[in-house]
Amino acid sequence: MIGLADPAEVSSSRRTLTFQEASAGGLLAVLFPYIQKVILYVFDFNVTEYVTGLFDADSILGKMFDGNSAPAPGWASSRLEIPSADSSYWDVLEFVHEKQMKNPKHLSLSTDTRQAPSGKYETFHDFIPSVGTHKFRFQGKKFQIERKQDEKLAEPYSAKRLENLVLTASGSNTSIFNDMLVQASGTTAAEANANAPLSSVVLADGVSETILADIQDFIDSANWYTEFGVPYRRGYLLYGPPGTGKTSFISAVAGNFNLNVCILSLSDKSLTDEILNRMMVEAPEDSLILLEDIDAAFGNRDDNIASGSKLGEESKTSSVTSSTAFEGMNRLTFSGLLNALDGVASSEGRILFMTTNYVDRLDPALIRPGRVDKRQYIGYADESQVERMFRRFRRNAEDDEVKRFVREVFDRPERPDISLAQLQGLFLRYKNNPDAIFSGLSMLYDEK
Ligand SMILES: Nc1ncnc2c1ncn2[C@@H]1O[C@H](COP(=O)(O)OP(=O)(O)OP(=O)(O)O)[C@@H](O)[C@H]1O
Repeated sequence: MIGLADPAEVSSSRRTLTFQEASAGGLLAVLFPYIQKVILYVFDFNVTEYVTGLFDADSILGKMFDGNSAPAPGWASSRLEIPSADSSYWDVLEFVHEKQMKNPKHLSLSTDTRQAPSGKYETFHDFIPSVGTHKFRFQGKKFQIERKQDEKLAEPYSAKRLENLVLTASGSNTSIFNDMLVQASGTTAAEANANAPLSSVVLADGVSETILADIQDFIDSANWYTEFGVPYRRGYLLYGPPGTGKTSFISAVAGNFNLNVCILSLSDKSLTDEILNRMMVEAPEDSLILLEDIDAAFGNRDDNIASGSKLGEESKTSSVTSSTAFEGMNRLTFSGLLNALDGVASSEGRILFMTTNYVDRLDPALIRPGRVDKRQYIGYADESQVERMFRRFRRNAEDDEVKRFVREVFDRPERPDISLAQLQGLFLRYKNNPDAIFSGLSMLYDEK
């Protein structure tokens, strides 16, 4: 049964301090800050923080020891400034938010893209600490983080304007910042891409070699670009029907040149100018950028004409005019895309690939030289590709069998086009029963 304690018991459980004990305690309280300072100076060890770190910040004891969480003035402290142009800026903000989760105070919404291990960027909505001062603990130490706006850094079209973070940690050991940055970036950093090898992508004869040679030439020509003052970038457009290997090839190219691949689909309805721009700015060095479905964001020529914008005009003032834009579902604008492609933010040495299934829908301004330097059609399977696919999946096949398969595919009166993705699906379906693949081929046509 729960009841009030007898006052007599309460008072009897208390100990009365003797005068000597009280004055010793008072003396200790007076001397404690100095003792702490000496220990901190000699051993770089912060007694209060050590004790504080033993308790949860929200517990009574944690609050008792914590006092003001900010490193006290006069104490040894270390500062780290992170401008918002730095790639770890958002990681740190998100990390601080996670640390503060128990007691969120001033948060702001951040819509961001993050890279999945596949290289694909996906949109996330996060709460992050808003502009102002925030406190948190890391490895038992007190941190103060000040997120402040910096008008001096303002830059049009740059997501990296306006702000910087000032981190202050008590103690003089700056390696804790390093630990924090490693942990912060670990929460959001993309893993290295496991790209399929180039040999696994079967394109029409010579296509792969031509593009690889072009990229190699670009990589070798950095001095030429500098000498003639030409922006050191190269853009490629791969166009053609779905499932013909455009994305797979680009990923394999990135692997071949040891580049990260950053993939952004323009059919993603939550994509905005700012996110696109930020991705272009924040893409790690040594990245190949892939903008997929480049037609998806902007409707077709008729849409543009209907809305009064002049197609083909080399202007960044035309805005997105597709029906989706009118419905307010898409906040990416044509001018935003062009600015992201060739604005100040675009890093030097950038290799950009764009893909589309509908090349005739593209605004000529988007694919003019400088933005797209090389175009390549990637089509349905031809005889050589079917043969190579067959040999790839049926390694021990006799030549006769290979020839027979190719003829089965092509010698049909009403032969529909077949994509490499469909062929791959066929081999997958008959992986345990390879001899039945010929009958499966008929089914493939029936499905069309
Ligand atoms: N040329 C090819 N060689 C080998 N595999 C291919 C080829 N084309 C497609 N595939 C296979 O089909 C699947 C889809 O291919 P991928 O996404 O590269 O096609 P895509 O041309 O980019 O299609 P979309 O235009 O729809 O984006 C992949 O899993 C890939 O393995």
